[in-house]
Amino acid sequence: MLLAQRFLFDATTQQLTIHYCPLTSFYRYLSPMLHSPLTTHHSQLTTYAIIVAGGSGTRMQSAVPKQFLLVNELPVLMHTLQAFSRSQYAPKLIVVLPDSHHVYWAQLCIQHHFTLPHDLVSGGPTRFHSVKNGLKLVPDDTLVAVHDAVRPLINPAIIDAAYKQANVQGAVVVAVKSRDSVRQVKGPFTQSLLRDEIYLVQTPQTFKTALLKGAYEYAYQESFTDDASVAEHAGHAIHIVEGSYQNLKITFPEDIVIAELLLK
Ligand SMILES: Nc1ccn([C@@H]2O[C@H](COP(=O)(O)OP(=O)(O)OP(=O)(O)O)[C@@H](O)[C@H]2O)c(=O)n1
Ligand SMILES: C[C@](O)(CO)[C@H](O)COP(=O)(O)O
Repeated sequence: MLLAQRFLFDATTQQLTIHYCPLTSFYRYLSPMLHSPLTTHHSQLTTYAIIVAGGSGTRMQSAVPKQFLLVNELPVLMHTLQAFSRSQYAPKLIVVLPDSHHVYWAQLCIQHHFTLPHDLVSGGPTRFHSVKNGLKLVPDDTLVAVHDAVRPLINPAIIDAAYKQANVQGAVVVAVKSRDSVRQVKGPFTQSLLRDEIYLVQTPQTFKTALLKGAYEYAYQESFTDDASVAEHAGHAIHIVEGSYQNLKITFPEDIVIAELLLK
């Protein structure tokens, strides 16, 4: 008999237990969630959001991948999807997860009664490859926002501002000015930089879809740390939408504690 892994998660201890069950009955149970159609919304623009959750969270050093850790009793990824569902643009949601996490995610959705419609796509070895997989589901004549699953504190008003500006300028990133003085190391010397000219880049990063798809045709380079670096490599100007200092990326264990306080 074919067996499926069924992940049971203890919210108190944050421990995972893996059980096995017959594949056929398990998928009958899960299939409405895994294959739910994308919703349609009335808006002049068709918008998509690719929520990348394909990372392994090595810096978090947690047994449970950080996108699934609980913040105020709800997995990080669900907070993020809820924020996008509150956007006035009502984007169609695409979640990128490693294949090995798909069943676990479906189980979490059931456990938390999470019913926001979304499509699931396979993650890749790097963020670049994960985004590229997500883009396959996005039609050319739309706007697409790419957002880290682990930035659950994104404000829907900022998501809206990014879609609005991307529709005019083609390629925009949400970013905040540095609040600290900034120094660049050059060999044995250091040099102060004008901090008013330095922005710290966050997500979402929002684009006319055809522009971003074209940029993602270039071969992967290690310098591609975000979508803007890929679009810039393809020759596009990147514009900035003012972000929020609260839009932190959950990277280290202390970030979970901060996110709990900010999401209250
Ligand atoms: N192969 C990958 C790597 C990263 N990401 C996503 O890109 C976002 C930003 O990456 P980061 O915070 O660096 O996540 P991890 O790679 O999981 O963390 P670490 O670098 O600590 O391993 C995250 O939402 C992560 O899930 C992804 O979709 N696919
Ligand atoms: C995309 C990003 O969150 C923008 O700040 C960042 O580049 C991700 O970097 P990481 O090395 O994957 O944490």
